[in-house]
Amino acid sequence: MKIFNKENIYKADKITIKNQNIESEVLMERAAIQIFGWLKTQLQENFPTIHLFCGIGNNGGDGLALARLLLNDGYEVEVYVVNFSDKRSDDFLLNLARLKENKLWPEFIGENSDLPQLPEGDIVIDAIFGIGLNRSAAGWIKELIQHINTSKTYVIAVDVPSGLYLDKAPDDKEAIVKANTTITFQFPKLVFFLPETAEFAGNVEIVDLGLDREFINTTTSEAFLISRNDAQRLYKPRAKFAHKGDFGHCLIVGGSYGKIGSVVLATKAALRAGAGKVTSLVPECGYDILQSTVPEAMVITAFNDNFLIPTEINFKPQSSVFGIGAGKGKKTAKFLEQLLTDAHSPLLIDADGINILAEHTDLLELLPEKSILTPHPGELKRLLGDWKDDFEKLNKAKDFSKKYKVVLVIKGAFSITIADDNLYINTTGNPGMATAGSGDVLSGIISSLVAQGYDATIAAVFGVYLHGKAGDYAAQENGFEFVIAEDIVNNLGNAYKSLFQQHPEN
Ligand SMILES: NC(=O)C1=CN([C@@H]2O[C@H](COP(=O)(O)OP(=O)(O)OC[C@H]3O[C@@H](n4cnc5c(N)ncnc54)[C@H](OP(=O)(O)O)[C@@H]3O)[C@@H](O)[C@H]2O)[C@@H](O)CC1
Ligand SMILES: [K+]
Repeated sequence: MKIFNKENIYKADKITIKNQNIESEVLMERAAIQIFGWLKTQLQENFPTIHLFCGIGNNGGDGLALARLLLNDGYEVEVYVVNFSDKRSDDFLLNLARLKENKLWPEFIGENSDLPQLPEGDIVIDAIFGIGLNRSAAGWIKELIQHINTSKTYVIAVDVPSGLYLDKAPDDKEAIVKANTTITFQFPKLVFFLPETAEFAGNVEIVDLGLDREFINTTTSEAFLISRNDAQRLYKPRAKFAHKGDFGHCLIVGGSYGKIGSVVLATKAALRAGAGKVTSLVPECGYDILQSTVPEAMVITAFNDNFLIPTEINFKPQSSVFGIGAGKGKKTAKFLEQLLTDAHSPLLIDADGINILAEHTDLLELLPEKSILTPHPGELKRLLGDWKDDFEKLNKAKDFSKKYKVVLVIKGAFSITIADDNLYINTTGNPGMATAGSGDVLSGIISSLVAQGYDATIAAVFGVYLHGKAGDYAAQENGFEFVIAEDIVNNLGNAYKSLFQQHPEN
C-alpha cells in the first residue's frame, strides 16, 4: 500500500473532486460516514458521551460532520470548536451551518475559556488539526491538547493525531494528541510507524474515501506499507516438476563457542523457508550440535575449535549469511574479507558481521551489489553514526544503501526495509518476538528466499513479513512472554499458508 506525502494527498483530493464531478464537501461527508460506521461497530450497544474537538480547517469540518451523524443516531455529543483562527475553511462553515440546522450549537473554545470536563469512560474525537498542521501547537491549544492527554477518556484521532507533522519530526512532543486509535483517510502515514512518533497514533485504522484510483495507481511513492495483499503478490508459486536444485543452496556462516545456537536457528529457518539445500559453516565446536539438531543441513567447519577463521569454500551458494554468533575477532574479520572478495552472490550480513563492517569500513566497498544488512538500531548507529531524529536516520540509511548498493533492514516494532530510495514498512510481528535468536531466524529466512531466486529487496520485504507473521501465530498460541525463536521457525508454515487463506486467523 502506498504511503503518500502531504502534497500528493492534497492532489489526490483535488483530482478526485474533478474526475468524480463532486463538491469537496462530499469527500468530507464520506470521511465522516467512515468514522461514524467504525465507531458504531465498536460501541455496539454502548452510548458513552462523545466529546468532539473541532478545529476550523477541514479536519475540524470532518469532526463537525461526524458530530451531526452521531447526533442524528441518538448519541450524546458535546461539540467544541477550537477557535484558533478566523480563517475558517468553506467546508468547515458548511458543516457548522448543518449542525446548527440540527439544533446543535457548539461551544467555542478560545484563549481564556475554561477547559471542558472530560469524565473517565467518555470518548474524545480529536479533529483539531489534520495534515494541514504547519507549526507546533502552542499556548492555550497546547494546554487543551495536554488536557485531552491527561484525561482518562478513549481518544480517537481524525486522520492524524493533532500536532503531529507528516513529514518531519515533532519539535514539541508535549503538544501532540496521544490517541488510542487513529482513523486515517485512504493512505497510511509514515509517522504512524516510526519509533519516535508511532505512540501518538495508537492503533491505526485506514478507511477508504474512494479517491481517484488512477491517480493512486500512477503516482509514485517512496514509502510503502506492506500488508497481506502486498505480501501475497511477492510470493513465487512452485512449479509442479520443481526439484531441490531449483530452490538454491544457502550457506550460513557463523557461530563461536557458546553461540552455535544462532546458526542452528538460522539453518532451520532457511530450510523451513524453502531453500533447496542449506550448508552451515561453523567452528569445529559446532559440528556435532548442527549435525544432531538439523540433520537436513550439511555442515562444514573452519579449522579452529572455537571461532571462525578464513576457510576455503568449494561450492558456489546462491546466497550466504555471515555474522550471527560469530564474534568480531581479527581472524573472523579476515574471514569476512575473504568471503566478500570471493562472493558470487549477495551476502546477508547480520549481528557481529555488521559490527565488523562498522569497525573495518574499508570492507564496505567489497560488499557485492544487492547484499542485505539487517541491523537493529544499536548496530545501525555503529554503521551510520548517530542521528537526531527518525527522519535523519532514514535519510542516512537511504544514502548508505545507495552508496553501497545494498538493502538495509532496520529491525524494530515496524521493521523498515530500505532499497533503491524506497522504504517498505512491515506490519506483522509483536513484542513476543523481542527474544534471543529472533534475528537469527530472520537472517535464515531472507537468505533462503534469495537462494530461491527472489530479488534481494523482495526477499527482505517478504522475509520480514513472513517472520513477523510466524511470530504472530506463535504469540497467538501461547502469549508474548512464551515465544522463543524456535517457535517463529515452527510457525513459518502457518505464515506461508495465511497468505492465501480466505479468513486468516490473525
Ligand atoms: N485530503 C483528503 O483527501 C481529505 C481531507 N480531509 C480532511 O482535511 C484535513 C486537512 O484539512 P486542512 O488542509 O484544512 O488542514 P487542517 O489540518 O484542518 O488545519 C489547517 C488549519 O490549521 C491552521 N494551523 C496549522 N498549524 C497550526 C498551529 N500550530 N496553530 C494554529 N493553527 C494552525 C492553519 O492556519 P494557518 O497556518 O493558515 O494560520 C489552518 O487554518 C485532513 O487532515 C482531513 O481531516 C477530509 O475532509 C476529506 C478528504
Ligand atoms: K486530528
